[in-house]
Amino acid sequence: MESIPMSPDTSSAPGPDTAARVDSGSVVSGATPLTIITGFLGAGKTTLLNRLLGGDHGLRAAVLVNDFGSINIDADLVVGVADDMISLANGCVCCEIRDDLLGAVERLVNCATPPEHIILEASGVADPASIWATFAGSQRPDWVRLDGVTCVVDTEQIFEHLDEAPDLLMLKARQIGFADLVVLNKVDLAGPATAAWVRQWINTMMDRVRTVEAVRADVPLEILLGIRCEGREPSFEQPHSLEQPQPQLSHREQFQTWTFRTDRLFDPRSLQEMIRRDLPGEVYRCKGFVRVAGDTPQPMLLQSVGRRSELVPSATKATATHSEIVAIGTSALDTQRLHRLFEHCLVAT
Ligand SMILES: Nc1nc2c(ncn2[C@@H]2O[C@H](COP(=O)(O)OP(=O)(O)OP(=O)(O)O)[C@@H](O)[C@H]2O)c(=O)[nH]1
Repeated sequence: MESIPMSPDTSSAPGPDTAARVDSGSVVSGATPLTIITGFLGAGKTTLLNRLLGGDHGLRAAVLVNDFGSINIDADLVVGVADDMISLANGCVCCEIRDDLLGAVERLVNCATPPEHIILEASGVADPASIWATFAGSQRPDWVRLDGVTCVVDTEQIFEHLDEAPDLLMLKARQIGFADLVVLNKVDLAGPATAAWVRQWINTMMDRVRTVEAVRADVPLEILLGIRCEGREPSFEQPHSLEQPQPQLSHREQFQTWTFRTDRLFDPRSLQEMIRRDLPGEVYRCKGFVRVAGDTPQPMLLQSVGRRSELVPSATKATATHSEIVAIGTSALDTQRLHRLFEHCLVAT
């Protein structure tokens, strides 16, 4: 595994002549534009997707949502496209369920009223180059053309978890390196100085990556859609160090998901306190719908990224008979400990 500099030391910056061009194939007229949203777990991809879908662009967009876990929580978080959304769960679209991805796109482009644009929210562990290779290597590459790849970065937590999993930085760098646009998200949490540092780190590592800072993925739609509609050659520029395909490790071997289900009610305070204080560093992300004790009959949406968590009334789920939380982390998750930690946050019956 090649190392990636963690400081913006410009002496290691690749020059323009080291940038490799990876051709995505020629533009085929009539092909449906595809926008890929990539970025690590919890960076803000669904937040960006919802902004895109709620935007005033007039496009009839279909959405493909891929969650790594066995339950596609994201599909419940996407607003307003019930009939035009396909949920791809239980595997990562870049390696494990590539055929499902192709099948889903085939159904979309061949349906009675095909979408004008397809947006794919990749799983947080996906390598976008491998996703695009699926289309480029398929029998029917003319179904879709790549409109753009946007990578959402959690600016505050980009360097988290590197002690437990140093390879994560390579994955994040590959996601950034393949993107046409990098959204440096969560600047409200990171602060301007960290944002400037991360931007400089990216510029040091990669040439000509466009970055934009954002809070809650609030970026102008014009810079997200139609990136390749201007007759520009579709090509990707990546630093030499990222040019090689990922080692053929399935994400199942690198990352693990674990699900907690219960009919009992959570104590909301204990749950958030446990995540802040006790959740092991091997857990990158938790999300799910939970039923809590108290006056809130509606299910609550739990989201945690590292030690930060949000617990808010669900905007999309009116009822739930039980709580369901998915955790994603390293392949060394201590699931018994996790079970004990979450169980400890339930109210006594
Ligand atoms: N404070 C703050 N929170 C944010 C921002 N953007 C997103 N969030 C929160 O971060 C959490 C994760 O956001 P998502 O949009 O679900 O992230 P994601 O990349 O889709 O997550 P995965 O699909 O699990 O990889 C949620 O609780 C969001 O409300 C931001 O700019 N600032």
